[in-house]
Amino acid sequence: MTKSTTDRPLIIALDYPNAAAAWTLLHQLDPRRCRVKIGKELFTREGPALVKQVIAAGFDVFLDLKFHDIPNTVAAAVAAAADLGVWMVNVHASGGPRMLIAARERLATVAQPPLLIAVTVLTSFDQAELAAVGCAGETAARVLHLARLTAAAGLDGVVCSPQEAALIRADSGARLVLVTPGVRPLTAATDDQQRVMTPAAARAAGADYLVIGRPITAAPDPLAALAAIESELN
Ligand SMILES: O=c1ccn([C@@H]2O[C@H](COP(=O)(O)O)[C@@H](O)[C@H]2O)c(=O)[nH]1
Repeated sequence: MTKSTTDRPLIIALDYPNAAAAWTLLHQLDPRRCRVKIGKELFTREGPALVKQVIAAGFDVFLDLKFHDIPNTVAAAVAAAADLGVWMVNVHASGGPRMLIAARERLATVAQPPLLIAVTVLTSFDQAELAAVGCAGETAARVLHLARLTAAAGLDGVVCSPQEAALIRADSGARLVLVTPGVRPLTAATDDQQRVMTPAAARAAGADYLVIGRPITAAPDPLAALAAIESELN
């Protein structure tokens, strides 16, 4: 387990409807070149068994379940994720300081704690949607506030848009690992993502890890799409 920002910055989002579809891609991936993310759809279909199998196949797994609940519940949930052997797990920063600290403290009691990161503002949000849920002010300011909250609670990093990566880096230096979805090669559709950047721009802005799903998984040739992203980054 490492916080290194230099190797394998790509985290491929396995947003597939079932294990068979995920394995079709996984069998073609090299765990020495990328990491993978299992999120709500695949986990809800296939459960912990698939997570363990993917780890057994050699992949670092980011379990992206974005826990957001009372402190006791979230602390128990991240401990359960650690028991699976995942590399990274996440919570929502808006769960508040007591929830964040409870999660961090619980992971401090396990033998092999995963990286614990917190979602700031979902990359599907634009300014209007943020206002619609009652958050006044600029999106970037809200992201920075939640990143500071996360750092103060002692977590390892945050999920943010690459558009906020430089801002958080300038504020917190190397203190936080920056994990950025909302990454789109120039030719890719933005889908439901609002705050996007290209892979190269995201890395240049200071992102440590780029979470990329549909530009690879929905491409006619996923491996060619992955190779193009890798060459953009090299
Ligand atoms: O703010 C967030 C937090 C998580 N995600 C997740 O990342 C991937 C992105 O997939 P794409 O297909 O590349 O859009 C997806 O699994 C989300 O659940 C996010 O997009 N934004």
